[in-house]
Amino acid sequence: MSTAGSARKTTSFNNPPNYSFVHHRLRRTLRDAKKQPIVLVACGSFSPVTYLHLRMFEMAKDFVRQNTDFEIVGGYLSPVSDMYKKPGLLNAHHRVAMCTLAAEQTSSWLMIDSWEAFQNYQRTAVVLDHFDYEINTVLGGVQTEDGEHRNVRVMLLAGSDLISTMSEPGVWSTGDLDHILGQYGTFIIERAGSGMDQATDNLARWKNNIYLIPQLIQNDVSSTKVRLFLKRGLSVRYLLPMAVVDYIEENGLYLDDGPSSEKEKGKEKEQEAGSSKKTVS
Ligand SMILES: Nc1ncnc2c1ncn2[C@@H]1O[C@H](COP(=O)(O)OP(=O)(O)OP(=O)(O)O)[C@@H](O)[C@H]1O
Ligand SMILES: O=C(O)c1ccc[n+]([C@@H]2O[C@H](COP(=O)([O-])O)[C@@H](O)[C@H]2O)c1
Repeated sequence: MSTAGSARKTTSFNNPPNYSFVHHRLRRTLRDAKKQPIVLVACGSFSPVTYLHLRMFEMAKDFVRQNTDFEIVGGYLSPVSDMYKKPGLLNAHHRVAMCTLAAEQTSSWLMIDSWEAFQNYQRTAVVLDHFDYEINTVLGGVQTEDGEHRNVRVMLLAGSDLISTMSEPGVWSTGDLDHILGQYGTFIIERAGSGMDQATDNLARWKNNIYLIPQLIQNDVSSTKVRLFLKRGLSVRYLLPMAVVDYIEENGLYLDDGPSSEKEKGKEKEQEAGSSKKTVS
């Protein structure tokens, strides 16, 4: 894989206090030596984590098995730092706890990495470098059944809304895009209201490293809608894992997520308009 033109890989990392890289579910032996081992990393707010976030990994798993020569050896959710300051972003301590409950109780292969959550904001390119470092440099990658060493390729898993921000001026640096899409690559899950073509039109130069995954069963649950429901005292059961619903109730979360910014108010109004339109039609 060519790295020409890519921003240089970050090789030294500041870890948050008491941090250790979780890898108890990372499969260290490749089942098929002809395949390239990959790890999926989903970056985002996860405020709170929903079944859709978890299903993104299952959709990618099916896609990888049916359409590629990759073999998934692990999957990680990486909740963003509080310093990202997105409206509705609950304290990282709660977001990591909810993601951990969700992964441990509903999946046999997903893990949570709290490296970016518990420190200053880290760009996604640096987060992927951190995974590459922990998995390949510190742990030494994986092995085939015959004991041959293989490096694991880290790949970003994201919804089409996130990828479409990569074409918006001023959001991502060109060097970072080249680093993320040129060196690592990405799986993009179709998201209602955010077209795949629109998401990838300007990313054509990296098209060999971009895998588009249609949602065969459309699910447009969003954390924003969940927060809105909780604020109004509506049930969110069956939208999120039960353990996460219990955690939210026990800790009284999202009852009032503070004064909404104008942007968040706009987003809430859009979501409300969407749901009332659906009710009357
Ligand atoms: N319904 C969805 N379909 C496809 N991808 C999704 C969907 N919801 C979230 N994602 C993806 O999940 C990742 C994490 O997203 P994030 O935590 O921002 O969730 P969100 O539900 O969009 O949150 P919010 O509503 O607070 O903006 C992103 O890559 C995002 O594109
Ligand atoms: O690295 C960047 O330049 C960059 C620019 C925009 C967004 N991101 C990441 O994309 C994720 C967006 O999450 P969200 O909740 O805003 O959809 C979050 O993990 C951010 O760190 C990263």
